[in-house]
Amino acid sequence: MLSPPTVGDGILDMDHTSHYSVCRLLASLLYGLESHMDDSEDSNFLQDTLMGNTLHLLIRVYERLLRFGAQRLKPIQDSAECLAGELALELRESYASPEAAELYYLLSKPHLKSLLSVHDSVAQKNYDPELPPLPGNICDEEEDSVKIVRLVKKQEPLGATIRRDEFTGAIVVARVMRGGAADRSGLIREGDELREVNGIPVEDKDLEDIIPILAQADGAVTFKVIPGTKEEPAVNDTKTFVRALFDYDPEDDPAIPCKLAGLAFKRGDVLQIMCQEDEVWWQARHHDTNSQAGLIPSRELHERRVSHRTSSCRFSGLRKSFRLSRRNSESDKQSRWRKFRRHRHGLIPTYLEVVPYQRGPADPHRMVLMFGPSGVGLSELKRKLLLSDPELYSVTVPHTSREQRKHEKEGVEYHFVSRHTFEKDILNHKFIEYGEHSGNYYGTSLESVQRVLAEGKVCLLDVEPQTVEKLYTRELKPYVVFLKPPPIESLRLSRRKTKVISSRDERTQTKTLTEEDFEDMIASAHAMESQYGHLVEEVIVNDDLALAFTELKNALRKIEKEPQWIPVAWAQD
Ligand SMILES: Nc1ncnc2c1ncn2[C@@H]1O[C@H](COP(=O)(O)OP(=O)(O)OP(=O)(O)O)[C@@H](O)[C@H]1O
Repeated sequence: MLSPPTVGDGILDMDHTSHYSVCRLLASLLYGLESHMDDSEDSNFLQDTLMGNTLHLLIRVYERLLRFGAQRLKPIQDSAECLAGELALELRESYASPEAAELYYLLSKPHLKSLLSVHDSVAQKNYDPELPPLPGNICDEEEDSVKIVRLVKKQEPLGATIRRDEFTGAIVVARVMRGGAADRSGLIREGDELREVNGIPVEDKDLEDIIPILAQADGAVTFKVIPGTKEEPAVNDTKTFVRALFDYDPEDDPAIPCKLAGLAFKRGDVLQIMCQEDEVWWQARHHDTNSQAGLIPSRELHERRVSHRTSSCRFSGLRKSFRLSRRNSESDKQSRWRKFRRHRHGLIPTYLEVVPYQRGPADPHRMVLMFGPSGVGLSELKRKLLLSDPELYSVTVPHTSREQRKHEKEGVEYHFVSRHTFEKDILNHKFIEYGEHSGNYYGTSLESVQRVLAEGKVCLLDVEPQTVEKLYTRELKPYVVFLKPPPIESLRLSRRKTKVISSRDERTQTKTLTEEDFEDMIASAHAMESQYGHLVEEVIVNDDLALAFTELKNALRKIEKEPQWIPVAWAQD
């Protein structure tokens, strides 16, 4: 049973009838909800929330604001800054008392001066920037369709690109950047012919000479333009977000219409696409900024560029072991070579449309897919994660067709199946990955991943990079981590005491890593990153093991707590 509500000590003021009514409403709400609560903890929480000081103070503040709004207060005078200045002058001349000296000191403070200046602007309702008077000679008689545009820009680009019309030779506005000064003014349009900037004629100038004039003009800038005839396209304020799947720097792009208008980005950055009217140059900005849009190559342009580049580069130094069996096999190596090369000719990574996603408490965890060159430390990091939180992390149990050994239990080390069953399962596409070693099959089934997810755990799986594409599904929503070796000097240093298992002729031995292993690892990482880097959300360099582990753990903690950008296709029902 709830005790009769007592509203926040001393907060309830019976003079304010509206506050009193709100309190009564909250009290009756509290009583009404009582029958639905079994737990005294819940009812205490509700009582504290609805009857506590915080909510009631907020209601009081809100009411005060409403009252002031209704009173329509008027400023007593609108030149407080000037008055304070005059007073300060008088005080400076006669320091009559310590109080006068203190007042002088207060009035001289820049914060107070700025406050009074803002007060005066509000009092005078003087919000618009002041434009200088129009120059008298600005309109020639024959140019009756001339448009004089004056806008104020503050240390920012104009937000428009220009080009020379190939037929008339005129300088015309090629595009207006979304959110820029020109766009916000609404006065400069695509197709307008530019005649003068701040009284400087531009018709006979080269484009390269006009661009700095536009960039440097600051404050109130006057443009003389002949309005274009192009129809104004309907403004389509897009809210499309994409993840960039390649690096771009306008400084290195000789084809961009204006380097200053370009937007640099790195693979993995999330961009908001602001305009796709131009088939070649889109407008976009980084999703977490409010800046004006910049030019980026359209999907089509980037695809065209990449497909024109020679595709003669070859991969080298592919991993030596199959993850499950950690065995050396020359034929495995050869077939992986072929697979890698086949996969190179897939789709060209450009932009991936993404949406924000926050896992609900009842949803399965995103699976964590890791890849990297053989020997880089995937098993080690997986082992550390499992040890750090066995309640949260888990791994799959692989299948094998080999004989069960005495100490092994079905479903613990492996699922033991006959060779015939394994082959049937291969035909039924049961395996995410499988391989053969010493006459036995080893494989990871999709079902084993689903089992881990159904237990409410994060499934950790390290795979061949080409398998990532197969698992890039709405159901699994993989978070892809690429584990990378450090530069070769650090690799030599950090792995000088490392021993790896090497199994030849069915004998398990340990060996130290050789110079060839290091070179292999680095070359392989390079090839993997250039081909599969676009699928990766987190790159971790495994130099110091403890640091790499902390980095990985923090990244995984973040995906549990913070919203993530996931492909739009994963979010659709
Ligand atoms: N940062 C590191 N510094 C030193 N040794 C490391 C580091 N990371 C991993 N190792 C060691 O390197 C060896 C290989 O690591 P691990 O077995 O985890 O590689 P892997 O990526 O799983 O390779 P494979 O797929 O070939 O088994 C292990 O002995 C491991 O302890």
